[in-house]
Amino acid sequence: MTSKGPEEEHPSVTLFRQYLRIRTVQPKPDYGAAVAFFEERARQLGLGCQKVEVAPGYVVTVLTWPGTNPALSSILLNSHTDVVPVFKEHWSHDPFEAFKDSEGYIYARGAQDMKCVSIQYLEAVRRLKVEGHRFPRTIHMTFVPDEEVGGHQGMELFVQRPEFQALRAGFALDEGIANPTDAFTVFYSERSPWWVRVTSTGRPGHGSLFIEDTAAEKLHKVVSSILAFREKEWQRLQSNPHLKEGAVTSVNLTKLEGGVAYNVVPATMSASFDFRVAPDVDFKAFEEQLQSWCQAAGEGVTLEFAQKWMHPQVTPTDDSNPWWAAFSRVCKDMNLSLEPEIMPAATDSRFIRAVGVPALGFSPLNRTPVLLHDHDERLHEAVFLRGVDIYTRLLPALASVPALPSDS
Ligand SMILES: CSCC[C@H](NC=O)C(=O)O
Ligand SMILES: [Zn+2]
Ligand SMILES: [Zn+2]
Repeated sequence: MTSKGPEEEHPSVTLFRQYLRIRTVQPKPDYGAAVAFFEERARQLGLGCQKVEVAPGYVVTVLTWPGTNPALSSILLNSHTDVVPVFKEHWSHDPFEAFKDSEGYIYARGAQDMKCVSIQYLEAVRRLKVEGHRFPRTIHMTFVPDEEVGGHQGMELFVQRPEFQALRAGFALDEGIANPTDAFTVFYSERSPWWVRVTSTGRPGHGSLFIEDTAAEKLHKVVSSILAFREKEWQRLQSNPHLKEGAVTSVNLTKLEGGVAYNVVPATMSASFDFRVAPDVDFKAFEEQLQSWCQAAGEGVTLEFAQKWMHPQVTPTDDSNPWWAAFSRVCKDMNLSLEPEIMPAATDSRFIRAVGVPALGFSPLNRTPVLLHDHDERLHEAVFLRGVDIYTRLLPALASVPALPSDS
């Protein structure tokens, strides 16, 4: 499928641009408009539509294409509907206008993360339905809120609900990240977010004096220990070409708080860190390491967690996993080269895997610079359309995986 001129835009691209114009932008997303959009898609495509309000104002919309064999587990195609905020002044075009330039690039917040994927799922299903296909396994598309702020009012609650159990998901696809090369990245696991605040307390006093045991000097020691660890992980990544970003633990110092005046030594100061812990790390030992850095800094240094994911899961990427076998076979048949990796960030896949459903993070976007959360996020319409082609091949294969022991 090729891209067309503005006078005859492909209808899938037009639909994509319509969805991009819905302002589901954090921190106040217009979820109502998104839900209405998907209800209308369900109506047009003749799909089942279920709305599950997981928290007040937080609706998961589920569109369902029933399979021919209800005894089999289903395929879950997940996408989040919210997008991250923009710095409008840094954009070449209004990020909520879905402007398309003369070359075919569509500029919009969510163009890569991940409104493209939602529409690619829908358009692949539409094409397959129009062609008269039916598959043994049911296909559910879930459109979920809240991912960009952690998923706590979205997928984290949804996977605990009876409505999720009733979907009987056997395998899930969720978002990935674009790849600037010819290859496609596919994520089989994720690093675990640990958001840690270290609070240091010490002796206060006049800013002109050499006060001992201050909050600042002890906090400085912890910051140094953690940044030294950061450097070590960075070097480990740099020195081994086989390691990808998601395979090492990252940390950034993201907040410093404390102090009231230039000449008052504060009794309390704190530093906040965004750790992303690699799935092969011994979590207990790692937490002890964090505690020991605090203890080594002196009395009155404590840590608390604002986020602490403890259930990393790995979806096997070998033929022992029939879902992987089906997925990778289609890619091979289409001559797509895959780069399996661990997701550096956190997505809703972690909640899906944690309840025992294998999941792959895949956004079919190659030859595309990684612009998620960035200024001028954009996607070429031809890449978008190629993604529809890819799902049009993937869905029949996944929805036709023969009965598995786990299905019964
Ligand atoms: C840890 S909850 C935040 C989830 C967020 N996801 C996408 O960017 C992330 O920072 O990875
Ligand atoms: Zn995303
Ligand atoms: Zn995101």
